[in-house]
Amino acid sequence: MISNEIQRFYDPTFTVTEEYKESLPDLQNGPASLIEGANVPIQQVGISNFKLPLKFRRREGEPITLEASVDGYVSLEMDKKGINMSRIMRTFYKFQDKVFHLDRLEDILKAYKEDLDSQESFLRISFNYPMLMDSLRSGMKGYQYYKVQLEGRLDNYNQFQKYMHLDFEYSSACPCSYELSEHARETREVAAIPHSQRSVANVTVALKDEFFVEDLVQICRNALKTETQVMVKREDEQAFAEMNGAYQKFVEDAARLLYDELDSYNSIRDFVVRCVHMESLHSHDAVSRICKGLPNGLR
Ligand SMILES: Nc1nc2c(ncn2[C@@H]2O[C@H](COP(=O)(O)OP(=O)(O)OP(=O)(O)O)[C@@H](O)[C@H]2O)c(=O)[nH]1
Repeated sequence: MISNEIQRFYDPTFTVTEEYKESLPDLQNGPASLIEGANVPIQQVGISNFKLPLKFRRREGEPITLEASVDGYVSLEMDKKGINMSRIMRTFYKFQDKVFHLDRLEDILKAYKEDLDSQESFLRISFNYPMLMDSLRSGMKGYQYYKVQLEGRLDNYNQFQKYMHLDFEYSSACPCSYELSEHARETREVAAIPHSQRSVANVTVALKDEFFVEDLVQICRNALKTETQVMVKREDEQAFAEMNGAYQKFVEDAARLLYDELDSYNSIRDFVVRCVHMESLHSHDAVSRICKGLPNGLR
């Protein structure tokens, strides 16, 4: 019986029986008449940024456990009010003890489609991946952390697409500014320092074969050469200055260098790259965006 007097009281001993659970309102599984707005399908609905520790596969050695942030979504058909939202997280937790890599996402995406009775599913796992990096000349080492995302999609034909995103930080020394500085020194004996800046390449690759974070890092290093350093003594700083002298680049050069390198890898089906040079010359950024852009690919 419902009393008219509602009490402000939390009972820590209250236990839920099956019968009580059955009596709970279940709005998200209610009739289409409960839908607000247009009764149309929703492409993605789910949870963003739930966190847990996950074991990630490395190219060499034991897997590494890292804090991961997960976005999980499914599609929702018309006539359905909502999804069983907690299943996005509960289904993911069934895989929490597995070692994570891109192909593992396909298993979870299939489980999403089954557990949430959906046509399509989508997953993105974000984490910071540490790699030991050698100093240029001093023989020291330090941890470089890379912002990485593994992404998977399963469409209504069960076709699995997998992607990796990496933010790669590098230094860009302006070739024009270098020539202008040399000109000042040679013609007027005036000291001048060309501008250079910390820059970032946001790289997304669509993959067809096995692929590791280490592979994408290596591709970026091969293309751009001037990755920002971790442990730096004077001999390393001088080496870095020489390296930037050898590998000067406009933002256009950075994009094309990455294109060349990414295009030479068989396991990469398609890619898109956005380079941002946070100019010390300007108060604004210089930006380039380049893609292989296959039909139905990344653009
Ligand atoms: N669909 C949906 N659910 C939401 C939202 N915000 C909060 N929720 C709540 O998420 C809770 C958990 O959802 P469910 O997975 O359906 O929980 P459940 O019905 O006990 O779980 P099942 O045993 O899987 O059926 C529900 O109480 C919802 O009300 C929202 O925006 N959409």
